[in-house]
Amino acid sequence: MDMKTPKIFLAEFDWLDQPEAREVQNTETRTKTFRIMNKKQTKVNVVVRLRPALKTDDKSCVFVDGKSLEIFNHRNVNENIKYDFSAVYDINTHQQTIYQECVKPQLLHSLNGQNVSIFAYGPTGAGKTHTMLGSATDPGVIPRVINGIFHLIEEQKKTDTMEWSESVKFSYLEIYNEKVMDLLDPKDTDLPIREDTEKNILIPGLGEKEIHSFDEFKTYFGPASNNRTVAATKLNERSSRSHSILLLKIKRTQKSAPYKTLHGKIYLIDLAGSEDNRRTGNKGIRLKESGAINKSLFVLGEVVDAINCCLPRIPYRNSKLTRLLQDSIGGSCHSVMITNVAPEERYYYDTYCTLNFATPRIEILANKTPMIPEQDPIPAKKPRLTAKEPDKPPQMMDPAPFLRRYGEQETGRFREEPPGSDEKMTAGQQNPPNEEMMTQLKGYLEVSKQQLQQLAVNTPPVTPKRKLSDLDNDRLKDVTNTKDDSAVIKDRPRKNLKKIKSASCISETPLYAPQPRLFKKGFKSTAVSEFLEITESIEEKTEKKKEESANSKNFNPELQQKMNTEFIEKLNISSVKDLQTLQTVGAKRAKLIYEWRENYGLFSSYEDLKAIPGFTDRYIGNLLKVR
Ligand SMILES: Nc1ncnc2c1ncn2[C@@H]1O[C@H](COP(=O)(O)OP(=O)(O)OP(=O)(O)O)[C@@H](O)[C@H]1O
Repeated sequence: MDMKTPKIFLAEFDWLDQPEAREVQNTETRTKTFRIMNKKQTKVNVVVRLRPALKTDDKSCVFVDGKSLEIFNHRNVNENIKYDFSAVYDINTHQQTIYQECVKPQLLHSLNGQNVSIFAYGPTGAGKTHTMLGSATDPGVIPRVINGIFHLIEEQKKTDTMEWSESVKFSYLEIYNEKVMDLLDPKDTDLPIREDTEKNILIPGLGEKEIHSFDEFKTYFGPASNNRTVAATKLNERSSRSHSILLLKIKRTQKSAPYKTLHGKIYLIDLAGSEDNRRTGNKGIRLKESGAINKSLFVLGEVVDAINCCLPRIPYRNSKLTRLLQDSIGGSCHSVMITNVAPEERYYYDTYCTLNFATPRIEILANKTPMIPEQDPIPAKKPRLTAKEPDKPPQMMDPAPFLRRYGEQETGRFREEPPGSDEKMTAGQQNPPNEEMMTQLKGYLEVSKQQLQQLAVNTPPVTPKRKLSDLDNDRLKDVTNTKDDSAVIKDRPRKNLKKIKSASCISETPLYAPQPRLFKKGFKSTAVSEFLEITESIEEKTEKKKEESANSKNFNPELQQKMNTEFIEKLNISSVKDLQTLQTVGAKRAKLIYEWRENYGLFSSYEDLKAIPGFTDRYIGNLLKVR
């Protein structure tokens, strides 16, 4: 029997006597919080926390740079994948910082009758429990929130003109194998989830305890934690196999007329670890558990994605976890997802999948210091395609988006089918093309690619490609070239944001799916144009490359780069009329360039032009030649 009991530390707490625990919310924070509250629709705030390596000699494959995080691209060793988040917390981040910056600003909402959810997501062993629960000497979110709520209530009393009476109750439950189990009052029953007429989610029969202090909380929480379902996997000795959910209900009633009552809820969730069963060695019951875990996490990803993309339909009902959270995530609720990742090279694959899950804001950059692992971090997997693939050359460019989009399924981002497959499919979930078609295409593309590679030896260096799937941002971004040619992102408010946002709401993909580029109505995706492109004859491509190769003998990279930059700047500032003065650019193309720029931000390099439908390599080559 490999079931284990988590170590309960709350009885040993002494940090409450420290000044940081007594700190109360200052006026500045309160003003900020109230400002946030005024927003009608709130998105899920996704942040990342990188835990320190567990052994000092473990090599890291993750670099933190401000609000971004970089890992190498396993498809091309010369590239890094850069992920943008609203905040990234590196290995030195203290628990207090996570609480102060991510959690504490949300607490006031619950006192004002709004619902809040804070959840830790990540693969097994990446630090979710550390973040949510922590240790006796380094307490995490849960103890800090309980303590913080009582401080906040006291603080409110000092400033409120109206007198209030408060009650704080908590429940503790877990979702294990899609069953809702009470941890405070354990019974062997799967509790039902219901919705009342005011759309509040209820769990009839769920135990709850009223608490008046942190000490009182400890007396109930300690024994309840012992009931949590944990088991050992190969990856983490003490791995949580269930989603553990702590629910705090805060009720405030005015003591005099008009006797207003406010009900606020805070969900604090330590999600079960997302797992790759090929690496965990899970079998039998563990495999079944893992299936349930991954499925509910998949749905959570869909829900977060639907909220952040303002989709009209949010698939809350597709899992117990999201159904339970229905009144506390999305709408006017305030949610923070703390994505935990591990830095070690051996966790590269988990880190890669987790980051892809957590954000659609991805960039591909040329790396200055390659972060190449000693061994292939991607676990061996059974090829889905029947065709015999030729060995990939070590520095092969990324496959065409058309293939990449469906090929992702092999690397695990589509490992689990979403429940409720009868649901309307979103952009990233279309059925893959049939295998025969894929086989032919892939073989064809490989042959073309190899031929092109041989001819492309002398071609000029390619400016790193930028992915433009970050349109769900409140602010869009400018991409400008720096001296070293790496892309730098600057925030820039956009005047036509509303229009763009609605476009992104329609076409953005769920978090768990590969992200196709977004296009305004009427645009064809680049995937389609690149698909059409590869159907050009090999001879045609060969001729073109020969031509380029010959040109490159007289090639001056610096001059070329300068000219390209100037040309791109011209494209970025010109009106439709001015664009038409460029050779080969007619009214239609000028409009396409202008509209694309307005919708997706400035061009950072001529590579970006490829995203415009109809702008093939050949056309862009001509455009640059005749400029
Ligand atoms: N920020 C951190 N600083 C120091 N140690 C950490 C940090 N994050 C995690 N750890 C340590 O890493 C190990 C794994 O962390 P933890 O148990 O929290 O992972 P987990 O994601 O909850 O895993 P599981 O999904 O299996 O429950 C623990 O020994 C924990 O103490």
